[in-house]
Amino acid sequence: MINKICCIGAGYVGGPTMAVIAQKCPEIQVTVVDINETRIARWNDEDVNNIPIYEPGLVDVVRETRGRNLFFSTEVDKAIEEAEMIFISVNTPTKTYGVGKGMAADLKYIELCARQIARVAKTDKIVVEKSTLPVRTARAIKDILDNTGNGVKYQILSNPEFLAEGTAVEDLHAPDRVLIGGDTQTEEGRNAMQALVDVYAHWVPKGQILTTNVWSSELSKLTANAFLAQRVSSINSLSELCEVTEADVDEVAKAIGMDSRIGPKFLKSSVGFGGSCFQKDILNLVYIAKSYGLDEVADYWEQVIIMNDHQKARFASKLISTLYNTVSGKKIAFLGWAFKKDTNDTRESAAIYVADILLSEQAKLSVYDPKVQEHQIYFDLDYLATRSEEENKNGVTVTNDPYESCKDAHAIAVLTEWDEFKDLDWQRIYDNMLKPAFVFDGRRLLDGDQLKNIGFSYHTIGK
Ligand SMILES: NC(=O)C1=CN([C@@H]2O[C@H](COP(=O)(O)OP(=O)(O)OC[C@H]3O[C@@H](n4cnc5c(N)ncnc54)[C@H](O)[C@@H]3O)[C@@H](O)[C@H]2O)C=CC1
Ligand SMILES: O=C(O)[C@H]1O[C@H](OP(=O)(O)OP(=O)(O)OC[C@H]2O[C@@H](n3ccc(=O)[nH]c3=O)[C@H](O)[C@@H]2O)[C@H](O)[C@@H](O)[C@@H]1O
Repeated sequence: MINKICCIGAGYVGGPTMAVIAQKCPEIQVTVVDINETRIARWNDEDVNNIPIYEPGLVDVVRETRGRNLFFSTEVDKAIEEAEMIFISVNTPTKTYGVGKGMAADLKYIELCARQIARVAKTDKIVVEKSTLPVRTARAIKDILDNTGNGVKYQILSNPEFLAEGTAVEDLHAPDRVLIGGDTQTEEGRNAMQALVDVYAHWVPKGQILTTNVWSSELSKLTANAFLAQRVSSINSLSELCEVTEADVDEVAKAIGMDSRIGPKFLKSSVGFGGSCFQKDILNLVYIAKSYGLDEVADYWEQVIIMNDHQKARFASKLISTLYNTVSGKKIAFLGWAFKKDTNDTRESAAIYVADILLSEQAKLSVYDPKVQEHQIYFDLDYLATRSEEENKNGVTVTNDPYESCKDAHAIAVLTEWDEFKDLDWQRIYDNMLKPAFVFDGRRLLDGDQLKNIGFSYHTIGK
């Protein structure tokens, strides 16, 4: 029986996941710790609406559990010491230096956690990999714990998270499956797995809790993301073919999706997938395959990224060529900056890359996103280091009013599929734009016929 859980990392995964565990297991005390003091302060903000992550339904779960059996703290050592089960949910970004730069996962934060656990723990612990990790990372974690620890016993489990942002709470409440990998060969290993099964069994039907060996579990997470991203790149590759053949990519997607072997989900053509994980995890898979000398496997999966980069670039190129081959000095309105709707997360958002190309062509951008804050938009552009911070400031304005954003614009680019964009007063927008008024719908979100009737020159993906 687990009484106390600690989770290291209070981010998009650690926060919501632990909030739901606390909600469903009221007898377990759950403490989420992070070194980022600002983030923890926001999780503890008196006004629950100020928690650092926007996810539909999350505020309600936090309101119910915070202070009851869910706690947020910067006291990492204390939480580690007290807990019987420790989740590691820290970031595992793509390496930006040294061997594997631009491809391999940077495991320095994971290693720091392992070393901290080893230093602090005085009683046996179950350590759960919640972060997405390269296959065989559990071996490294175990080595560190066993060789630098205080002689206490550790069991390492892999329990990858499959939630998607924007639907995190829904996904956590009713997951398709929960995957738990562990040492199936020993009794201690099986007991540890059972302890985690018992946590999830509070609300997840037993048949949906899958136990495997630890390597299968680690690899399944990378594989799931690779398969999902591959579907998006596959349909996006065909969107380009649709544009030159008068086929309609949504009609093609519907036609193939009705085949039960293919299925209808994840076939929405777009300006390209974003998010913190698809690209990072595929690059990681490619790197792992290469490191085992499996070049054909690596090349196969790398193509998913190549196609995604192409989709973002060609969206920008089409906008430029349609605007008579120049956007220099022209105001372009961006509707949306987040990588998908219902999240304030902008990591790897297609909007950033499209903006970067247009700024290099001297466009003047005016961005509106209902949940993304101004400083984040400048941060994302500055992070690319294509131009100076001052140049980004000069090239981009951020507004909190979509009508203001579109006023006097030559063109509008829809980069995120926020529902509210469908309900804007498009006649009013049209009246206040320069003519011809162009709309480039990177999400196939808007009613193209309605916009054309108003007078817009409407362009979308895959049609
Ligand atoms: N964002 C998502 O939707 C999903 C992410 N994942 C995986 O989950 C992991 C975490 O992702 P996110 O939550 O998005 O990252 P995040 O960047 O939002 O959160 C990670 C947190 O860990 C903290 N941290 C780093 N090192 C620490 C240390 N030594 N001690 C205490 N805190 C530390 C950071 O300050 C940060 O707040 C990644 O491996 C990611 O691939 C998996 C499924 C979904
Ligand atoms: O490991 C992770 O981080 C998570 O990555 C994705 O979740 P997420 O990135 O939050 O969001 P998705 O809904 O998968 O969307 C990813 C990107 O693909 C795009 N997308 C998705 C589906 C589609 O049909 N078309 C499309 O362009 C979205 O707009 C978005 O930019 C997976 O769906 C989760 O299962 C996984 O846990």
